[in-house]
Amino acid sequence: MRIANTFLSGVKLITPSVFEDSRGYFMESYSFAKLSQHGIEIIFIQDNHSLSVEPFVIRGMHYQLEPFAQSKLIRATSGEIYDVVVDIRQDSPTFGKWEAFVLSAANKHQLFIPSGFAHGFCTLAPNTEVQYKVDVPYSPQHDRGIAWNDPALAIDWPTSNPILSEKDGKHPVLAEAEINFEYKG
Ligand SMILES: Cc1cn([C@H]2C[C@H](O)[C@@H](COP(=O)(O)OP(=O)(O)O[C@H]3O[C@H](C)C(=O)[C@H](O)[C@H]3O)O2)c(=O)[nH]c1=O
Repeated sequence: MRIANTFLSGVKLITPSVFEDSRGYFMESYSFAKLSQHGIEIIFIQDNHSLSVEPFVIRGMHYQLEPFAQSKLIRATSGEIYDVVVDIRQDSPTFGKWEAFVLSAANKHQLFIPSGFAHGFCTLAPNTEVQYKVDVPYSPQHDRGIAWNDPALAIDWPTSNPILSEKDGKHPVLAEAEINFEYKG
């Protein structure tokens, strides 16, 4: 397993060890022990799984307010996504900055996203399935969003005409969003 730091502090790109043979392959898709050797000592308590049938579905940008802020470990198990994180930790030197990663069933890359980030993705293939672990339960009362097309974020999405949920079509821009995350350095 390789774990790499990324431009936004705390976000890690994980490449699992894949053991291929004539039958196919085997990999440990999650290992608390291996992640904790790299300082990711998060106890995940819920697995999420979404299917997006058509490409260019955008789900995001989502986060939960404290004390229900979630860390996430995300991967695509079918198809491919353009995965985006936005730093919303107030006083962070990269507050409002975004970073994108291509995660796919083919590259098997995973992304660890600590709390303090808004998260979203755009599907790039039909029947894309995304599975991710979270360390805090879903709390609708703490669920918040930021507009995918916020001009101040200027996220460079692969499409300008995505398929959106009704909710995702109504989020405020970052400047008007409710956020409460401390930057812990
Ligand atoms: C997130 C969640 C949702 N739900 C229910 C609530 C709705 O009735 C239904 C669909 O929820 P939503 O439209 O918020 O699903 P997504 O648009 O895929 O949201 C997710 O997409 C982005 C990429 C994320 O990172 C978040 O984990 C999450 O917000 O599932 C639950 O029952 N439990 C949950 O943990």
